[in-house]
Amino acid sequence: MPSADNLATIFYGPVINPTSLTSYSALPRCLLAVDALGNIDWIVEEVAPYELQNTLAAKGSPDANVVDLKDGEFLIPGFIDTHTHAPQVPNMGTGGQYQLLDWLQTLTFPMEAKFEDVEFARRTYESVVKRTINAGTTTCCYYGTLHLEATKILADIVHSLGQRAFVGKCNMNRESPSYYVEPSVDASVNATRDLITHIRALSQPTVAADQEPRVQPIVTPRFAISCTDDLLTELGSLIAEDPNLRIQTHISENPSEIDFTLSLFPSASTYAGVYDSFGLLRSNTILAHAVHLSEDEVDLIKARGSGISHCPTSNFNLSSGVAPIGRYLDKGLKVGLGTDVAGGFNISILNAVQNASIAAKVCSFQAQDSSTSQPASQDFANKALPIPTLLYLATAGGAAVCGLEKQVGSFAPGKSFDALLVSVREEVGNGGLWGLTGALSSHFSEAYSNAAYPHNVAGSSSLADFAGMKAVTHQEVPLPLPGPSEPHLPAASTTTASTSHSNHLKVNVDVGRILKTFHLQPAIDQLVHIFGDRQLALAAAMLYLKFGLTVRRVRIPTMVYSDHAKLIPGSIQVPAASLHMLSILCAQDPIPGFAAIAANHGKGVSNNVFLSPEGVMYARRLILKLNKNELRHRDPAAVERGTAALQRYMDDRQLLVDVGSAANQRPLSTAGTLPVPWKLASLRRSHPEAERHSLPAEHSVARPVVYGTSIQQSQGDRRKVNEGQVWEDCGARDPGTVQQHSTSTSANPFSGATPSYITSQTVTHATRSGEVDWSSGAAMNVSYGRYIPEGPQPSYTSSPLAGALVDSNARGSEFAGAAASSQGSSDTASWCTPSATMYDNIGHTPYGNAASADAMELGNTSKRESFLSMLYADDIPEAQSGHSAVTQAILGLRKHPVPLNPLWSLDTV
Ligand SMILES: Nc1nc2[nH]cnc2c(=O)[nH]1
Repeated sequence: MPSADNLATIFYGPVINPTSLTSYSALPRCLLAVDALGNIDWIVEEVAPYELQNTLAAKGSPDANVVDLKDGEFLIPGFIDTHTHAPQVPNMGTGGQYQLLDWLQTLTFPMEAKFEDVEFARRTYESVVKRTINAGTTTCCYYGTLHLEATKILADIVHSLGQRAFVGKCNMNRESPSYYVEPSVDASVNATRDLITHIRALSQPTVAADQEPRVQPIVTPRFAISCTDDLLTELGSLIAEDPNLRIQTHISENPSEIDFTLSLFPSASTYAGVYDSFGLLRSNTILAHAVHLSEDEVDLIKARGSGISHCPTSNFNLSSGVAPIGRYLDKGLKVGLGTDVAGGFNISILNAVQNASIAAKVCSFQAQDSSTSQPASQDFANKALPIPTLLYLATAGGAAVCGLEKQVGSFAPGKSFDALLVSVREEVGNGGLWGLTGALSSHFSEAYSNAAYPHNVAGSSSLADFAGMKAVTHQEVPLPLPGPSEPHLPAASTTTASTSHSNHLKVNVDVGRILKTFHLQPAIDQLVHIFGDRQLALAAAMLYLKFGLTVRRVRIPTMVYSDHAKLIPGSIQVPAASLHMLSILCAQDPIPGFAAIAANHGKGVSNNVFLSPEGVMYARRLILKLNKNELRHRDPAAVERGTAALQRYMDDRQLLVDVGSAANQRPLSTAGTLPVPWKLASLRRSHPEAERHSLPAEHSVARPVVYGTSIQQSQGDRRKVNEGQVWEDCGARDPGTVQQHSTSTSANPFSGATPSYITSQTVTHATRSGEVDWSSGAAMNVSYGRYIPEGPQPSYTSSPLAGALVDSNARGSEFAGAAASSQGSSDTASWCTPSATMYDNIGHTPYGNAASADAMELGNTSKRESFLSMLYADDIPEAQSGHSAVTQAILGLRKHPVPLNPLWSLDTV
């Protein structure tokens, strides 16, 4: 059971888990707990949303950090690359015109020789390991060069970046050019021993008794051709001392290579026999390629328990042949996949998956051509490999080949959580991009409603869907998927916690980085794509530009807590005890919605609070955040800075913030510890005479109102935009509150207010907490508006560009408003968040920001285009005169455009 210092992270959502060569589980609502060491603590395969709380409680994990996977995301075990050459990555994509032996002499040895230069080695290996991690490879078997120092550097880098790996120095003392050959057997063996000592001395995190360190040495006789008998004899003795030491080498890759090998070892009858005669074939030997094995060799390898690394991309590229993997599987050999860069031209195991599929099909064609009849006992030989088998080879099969089957390759309690979080969400651009993962994701499109799943997943049921190569060909963009960004500034880092024993790859989106990386227009486009909402994207950009705050995009919480929540399938009624818990929480709750519940509960106003499933998750997250992450780990200075910035911003603009509760249809103007009542007081002071008012006349407002728009997500995925909402200052009748206008005369352009039962707080919290939008989901349920004081309004300027540059401070008080009201009520508490202030300086109409915000949201093309053209214009003389900090910042960015770089980075947690 996790203790306070041994906190679990719990994932809730779809999980794909390979279970055998022919099957895997697709678990749409899996709850999977990972302990602080990165090991899987427990798994509950199916948990309905309404059972979530109870299950967590039963598991005794109230403090767990629950990661709620978004629709379109799922977990699979990390990929295992059982064979690749780190120093050959710079050659990747070249050499397809050669066969193996010429290729080695012409391209490969010259490149590897360069790694004598340790600085070159460091630079190159850093990039190589990051690229490999970015490709989703959580465990990798690396060949280095013959150089000891360079290979130590490779091991150090792997270690520091947190990848699980075997790292080997090539043993090669003959049949190589004079500039790239080891001088003696002793030199080769001593360097190997030195490397083993070095890697085993790396300070690795404590692991459970039955687990192995994350980075391990591996003895690497390059291939029989490049090792004399003496050298192989010594290596045989070395491994005999240490049964746990892995061995990797090449076998039977190319016909000329096989002939040459047999000529060099005349006493051996087969290639496998050569290795066996030196004691090099054992259960932890990894044999790469194995394209042309005889039946006797297969039997020998089976008897020794060695594993095969199937490298189909390389086998095609160097014209080596097609390995009959189905035959080996039928024989019971252990098989995993290898990229074999740079024989292979792709660093990703997904590419190996594809080519393994094609290779199996080629075998099946060949068998048909030779009309060989199929014995019934053959499950795999001469047949296409099905998806479950391909998944198995990429994960659990690779683990078995590495001797790590107890530790990685699938999800099970006690195993390390080496995992990939895969997204096929619409914003990634192409759900079929991942081929295998696209196929896997199709399982969940059945489990979910169509609405819950992005359209691009539909039909992704086979490897043929491997479209959209564009995004993955850039090797730094392995998971081109937006996800939550961490609360750090300003740029996402690609470093990996070296103390973590596990490799859970995660993708970050960092608004700041996007803005810095791209020219403005593509940056905004990217943000819109990511956030799924133009306004939110722009708000995020503004937040970053003004305050350096990063907004995190996480799942929309649909934080329903009104009676109407019961309309949401799966919502639960929160009992008094839970309310009590929430009220404790709300003592520190920066999210007024919960404060509202708690305070009203305290007043005995309502016991009937319903929470949607997401609301429950959200409450849990909030508890955790407050109890653990926030208070303990957060940089207090950052919080203070952010809070101060927000305060200043709010002071300047007399912002209203959310202080009401739709649940109870009552205003909550004295919300306990919330730092907001003075805002309401300030509104009241400004307009003490306020009562119910008529709607504003053009160019003149008889009485103060808040005018704006709300966007709601109602049940399911329907989205509703309520334009022209008017909230009035309730004045003396209900001091300190703003009230939604009840008029719903559709003919009136300023009415049509539609009630909602959902509220969300978006940038309010992001700004107030200093860094991150923990409140989640501003894409929906956002309301915004502007306070329009009574009296004549600034005259309308026909040039939106000029209007955009008017300093908002010069225009009197300005309020951003947000409203949420309970359904059907004409007398409903409403409240405001500063979302709309993100749009200050961007529009100039009688109704200020609200109008331009409306224009953007509601499709008023000309205004929206004007706004955007302001953002994108190359030359904005007015802006250069310094009216608008935002515009200045934008211009600053424009003056220093940086080249297009990868958007996403992966962190390991
Ligand atoms: N594919 C491949 N086969 C080899 N055999 C010996 N060395 C190599 C190598 O670097 N790549």
